[in-house]
Amino acid sequence: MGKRLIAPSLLAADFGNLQHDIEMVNASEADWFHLDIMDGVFVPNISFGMPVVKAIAKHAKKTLDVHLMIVDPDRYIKEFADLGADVLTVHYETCNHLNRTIQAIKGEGMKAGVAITPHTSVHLLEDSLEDIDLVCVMSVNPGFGGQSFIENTYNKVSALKELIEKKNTNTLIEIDGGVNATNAKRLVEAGANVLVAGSFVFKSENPTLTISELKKEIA
Ligand SMILES: O=C(CO)[C@H](O)[C@H](O)COP(=O)(O)O
Ligand SMILES: [Fe+2]
Repeated sequence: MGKRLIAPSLLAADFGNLQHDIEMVNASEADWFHLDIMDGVFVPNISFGMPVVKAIAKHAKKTLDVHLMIVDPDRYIKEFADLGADVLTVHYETCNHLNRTIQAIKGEGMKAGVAITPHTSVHLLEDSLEDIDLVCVMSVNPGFGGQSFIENTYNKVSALKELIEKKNTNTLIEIDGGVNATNAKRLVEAGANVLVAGSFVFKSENPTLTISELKKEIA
């Protein structure tokens, strides 16, 4: 069995009390922090930028998984490395020269992730898989938390898992959007390794327990 991790997305956290929510994740069974950076151009929403990432990094004690939903991400690779990102994920749809971007991320000492929106085929990554540490399969249209999970994601995960096995790479599969206790198990059974969960965790009555519940689902 491959890695099975939970990455709460702080997009759904209480921004007026961010330190409280970060400490909750630190003390929980969660594995990573997922940070969503949106520019209002690639996606129709603006989330938060460098000063907030810096403040999060100061308190977060787990892997920082940064999901860039911004055009021309090459401009900010070094800055995110300096801020403490461990995994830096760019969107396939925003890169003119994907391989160059991946090399630049690794050159800054980070793991390189590539995200694909629901309409982008996993097969487009076939020739780059050996260079990619993580593929983030978006299971909602990027831009907002709290949307419903797109069912076709299971097919995409299975197809991607097959490609990874064929190429024999160590690429992790991450699922982002609408993850909850109902779809988590089926996702890891299809081959997913990292499940991002925003609303399901932070809008629940007891986020710590909800994280434990998700961990149990994927154990
Ligand atoms: O990248 C994202 C949106 O573009 C978020 O990470 C994702 O939506 C998680 O939030 P939720 O679990 O509420 O769907
Ligand atoms: Fe995300």
